[in-house]
Amino acid sequence: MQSNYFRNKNPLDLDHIRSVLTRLEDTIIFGLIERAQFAHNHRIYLRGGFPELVNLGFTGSWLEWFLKETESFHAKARRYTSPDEYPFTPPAELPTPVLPSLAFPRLLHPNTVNANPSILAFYTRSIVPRITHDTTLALAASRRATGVTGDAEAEDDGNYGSAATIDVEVLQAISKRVHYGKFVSESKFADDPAAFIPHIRARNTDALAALITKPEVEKRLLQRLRKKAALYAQDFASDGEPLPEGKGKIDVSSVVDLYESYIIPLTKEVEVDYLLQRLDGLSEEDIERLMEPKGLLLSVEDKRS
Ligand SMILES: O=C(O)C(=O)C[C@]1(C(=O)O)C=C[C@@H](O)C=C1
Repeated sequence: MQSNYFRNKNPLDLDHIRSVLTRLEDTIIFGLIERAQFAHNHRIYLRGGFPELVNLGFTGSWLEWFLKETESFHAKARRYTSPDEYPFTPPAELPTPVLPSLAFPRLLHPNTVNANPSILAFYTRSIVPRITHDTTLALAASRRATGVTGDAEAEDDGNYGSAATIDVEVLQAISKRVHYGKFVSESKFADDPAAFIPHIRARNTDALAALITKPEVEKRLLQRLRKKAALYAQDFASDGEPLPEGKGKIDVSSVVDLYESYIIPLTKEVEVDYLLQRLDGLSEEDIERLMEPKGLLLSVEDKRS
């Protein structure tokens, strides 16, 4: 559950951080493939969708209930003491860990950036309906062929537990990926603080966004993602031969769109929001020292650790 990320010799090395982002692509694609085999089950995302939960005193959605129960257990195992793990449930509602926290190196500047509400909103409103859409179409088509109409079952197959279990896993992976933006941002800032500081002070979010944006990296990521998604979505015959026909386990363009329209933009938002808080609590003297040529930076960073 807790990552090996911090065991690296230099956890703020940008190539190393990007290798973590690349590995998370696999987790996210496989999670989406798993989720796509079930129907949309819209009911699990509605507040009050299950009177049974209301009877238990829980007023959120079925998915929020799954998040809270799962995260409560994981919190006891100190999952959320790790700097790259963010619960969807408000921390005040989670139990304290049964073990003391591990001693993580302090890599990030203290900050309050948390993108989980946005992740939950786009995942439930835009991603789930889209990746389960094909199932709906396929079932509707087969019904048309057999003369049976209506797509109620395609939209709701009753697999509420299975669907929500996978949703929790996908959400946690997307959350980790998006919040890694903080480490990316810290790495870029530490590399050249003087380039960032004037824009942070001027609250110039456009200039900060321009500094952290790497179009070539994004282009390669989307190319790689398309190839990976196509490969993982491939159906195979019983003898292991790839099946040329069929639409595969997931619609590849929805996976690419998820990254292009949501995951990358939100990661960049986290990067910029983190930078906006990067100088909070520092004295003028600290900031001046950060502006000095790089060799001198270490003394300020040493003071923080
Ligand atoms: O790799 C980086 O430099 C990042 O900032 C991460 C990321 C991404 O989300 O994948 C975001 C912005 C950059 O334009 C490129 C990629």
